[in-house]
Amino acid sequence: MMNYSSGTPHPGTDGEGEPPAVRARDLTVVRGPRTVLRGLGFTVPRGQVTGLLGPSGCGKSTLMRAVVGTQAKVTGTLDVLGLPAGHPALRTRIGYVTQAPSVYDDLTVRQNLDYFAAILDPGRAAADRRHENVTRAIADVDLTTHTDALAGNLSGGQRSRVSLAVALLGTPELLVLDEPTVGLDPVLRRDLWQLFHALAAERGAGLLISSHVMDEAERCHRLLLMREGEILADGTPDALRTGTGSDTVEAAFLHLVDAAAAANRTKETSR
Ligand SMILES: Nc1ncnc2c1ncn2[C@@H]1O[C@H](COP(=O)(O)OP(=O)(O)OP(=O)(O)O)[C@@H](O)[C@H]1O
Repeated sequence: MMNYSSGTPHPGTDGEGEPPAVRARDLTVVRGPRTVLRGLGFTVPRGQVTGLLGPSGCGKSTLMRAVVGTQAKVTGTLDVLGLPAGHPALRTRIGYVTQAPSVYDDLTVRQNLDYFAAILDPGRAAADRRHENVTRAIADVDLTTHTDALAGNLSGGQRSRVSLAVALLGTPELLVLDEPTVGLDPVLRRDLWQLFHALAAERGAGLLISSHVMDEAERCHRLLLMREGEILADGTPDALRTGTGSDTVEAAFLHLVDAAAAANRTKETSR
């Protein structure tokens, strides 16, 4: 994607310090015969948890793939930490966890982490730093008691947490997590949300977390509500509830869906 040329100012800063974690303008993605994302504009701030919510198939994973630079046929402007999405310098600054945990079953938890740490931060001189980072990442996801367990012998939720630990290795400035709490029990879900908030508050990371479970929306600082490749609303849970006169984010979402459908009907009948 061509976002800017050398000679233009550093993108996305507005001239007042650090650029946001993500800034999208007119972001469009085509997959096969379908336009899956249609002209989206949004910002993901640093130091906050932004929830990406919407029904299955609305385009959440596609949006995340575009942000981390693995999606083809992306047009518009998409800046990540002030650089065009997919820029090689972003590789060590973004942590990305897909819905399918990517871990080696025949390695232990620590060996998995050691392997990815060696790719991120190679060389003998970095061995102590790698060891520290691996130990911290394992503790972050509460797997210290399973450090020497084979990944193949872990439960589904534990394997997802190994993937999350890999994403935390480089102390990323932006974490992109695709449905990280699916299949986890309520205690683990609560603990992971506490970790997400700590990463935002203490390390200043921006987190973009997708979910189709509306009660998780209440745990986010900001929400992007999506439907059929478009963003229906962008704001704090409070603002969304107040703006739609709803008691919950779920009711706000349904209100916005009905309003969008009514607006479409009006457009069609006036043609
Ligand atoms: N390779 C592909 N070719 C064509 N269309 C695709 C392809 N992959 C996904 N799509 C379509 O793109 C749309 C968005 O898919 P995406 O996976 O981004 O949705 P999602 O909101 O993440 O869904 P879920 O919550 O179920 O994971 C869907 O309608 C899907 O059918």
